[in-house]
Amino acid sequence: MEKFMEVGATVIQSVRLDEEKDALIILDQTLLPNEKRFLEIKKMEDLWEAIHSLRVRGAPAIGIAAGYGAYLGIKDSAATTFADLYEEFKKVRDYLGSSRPTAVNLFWALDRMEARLKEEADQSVESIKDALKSEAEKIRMEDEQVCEAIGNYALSLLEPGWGILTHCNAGTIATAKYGTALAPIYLGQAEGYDFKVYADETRPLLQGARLTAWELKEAGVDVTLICDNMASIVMKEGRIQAVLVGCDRVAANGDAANKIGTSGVAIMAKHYQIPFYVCAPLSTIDMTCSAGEKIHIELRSEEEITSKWYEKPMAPAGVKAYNPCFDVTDHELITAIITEKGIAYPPYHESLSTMFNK
Ligand SMILES: CSC[C@@H](O)[C@@H](O)C(=O)COP(=O)(O)O
Repeated sequence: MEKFMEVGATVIQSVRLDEEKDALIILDQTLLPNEKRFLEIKKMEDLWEAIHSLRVRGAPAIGIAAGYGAYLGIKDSAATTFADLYEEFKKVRDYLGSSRPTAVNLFWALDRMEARLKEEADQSVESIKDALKSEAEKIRMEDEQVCEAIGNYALSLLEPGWGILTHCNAGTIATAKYGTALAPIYLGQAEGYDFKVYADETRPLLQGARLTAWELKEAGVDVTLICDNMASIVMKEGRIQAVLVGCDRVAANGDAANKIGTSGVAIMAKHYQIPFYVCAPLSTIDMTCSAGEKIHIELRSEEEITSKWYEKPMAPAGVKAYNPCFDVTDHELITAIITEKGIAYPPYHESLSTMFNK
C-alpha cells in the first residue's frame, strides 16, 4: 500500500460507504478528466442509473457498488422477520442485477451478499443488516489485496523499461485500489521499472483517453495516448513488449470478455509475437460459463457512437450504428491469465480450476 502512495498515484476511492451520511459515495467517472465530482447515492434507482450510465464502472468497482447497494437497499426495511427481509433483499438483488449484463462481478457480489444474509437467518433483523454492511465492506477491502497480488504476479512477467499497451481502464478507479491491469504499472513504478505505457483511447466511451491516461498521468507514469487504430503501428515499431488488459468475465475455457476492441488487440499481439496478458481477479472468473460464446454481450445506444462526447454529431442524422460494448478474446490468443492466486497458463480449464483450490 505504501508503495502506491510513494509514487504519488491518485489515491482515490471511486466507491465507498459514508456511514454518517448513510450514502454510497461514487466518483462520477463520466465527468473525468475534466471534473472530479462525487455523487451521494441513497436510492436504488440512482445506483442502478450510476451503474448503467458508467458513472461507476469497471468490473470490480461495479461489484463493490452492488455489495454496498444490497445493504443500503434493505437498511431501512421495516421487516421484523428474516423471511420478510429476504423478500425485500431479493427485489433489490434482481433490480441491481438488471443494471448491466456482462461484468460477472455484479452478480458475484450480489450472490455473496445473499449467501451472507442466509447465513445469518437465525439472527435478529438488525444484526442481519449489520452483517450485510460488514460483508460489503469486506468485498471492498479484499479487492485492494486482490489487486495488489495481481500486480505483483504481473510484475514478475515484465522487464524494466518495457513498453506496455493497455485497452480501456482497468486501473485504480475501476477497483478498490491499484486496478488489475494497471496494478503492475504502479507497483513497478515504485521499483523504478520506468514503463512506457500506451493507452488505447477505447472508443466509443473513451475510457482509455478519459480515465487511463488521466490516472496514470496523475501518478506520474509515462503514458502516451493513441487512437485504437494505432495499436498495430506501435507494435510494429517495436514500442510494445507486453499487452495488459482487464476483463469483465472469463469463461472456464479461458475466453475473456473485455471492453470492445480487446480481441482485435490480442489478434495483433499474436501477429507481432507480443505476450498478451489478461488480469483477472477470481471474482471475474465464471467457471459456470463454459466458453466465450455464452457470455452476454451488452449492446448500448447508437448515440454513444454517433454523437456522445462531441459538440456536434459525428455521423449523419439517422444513420444506423451497431454498438456492442464488449468482445470476447479467444483463449488461444491469451498468453496467461493473471489472478490473485497465481498465473494461469493454457490449458485454462485446468489451470483456472487450480486457482480456486489454492
Ligand atoms: C478492472 S476493470 C476490467 C474491466 O471491467 C474493464 O477492462 C472494462 O472493460 C470496463 O468496461 P466498462 O464498460 O467501462 O465498465
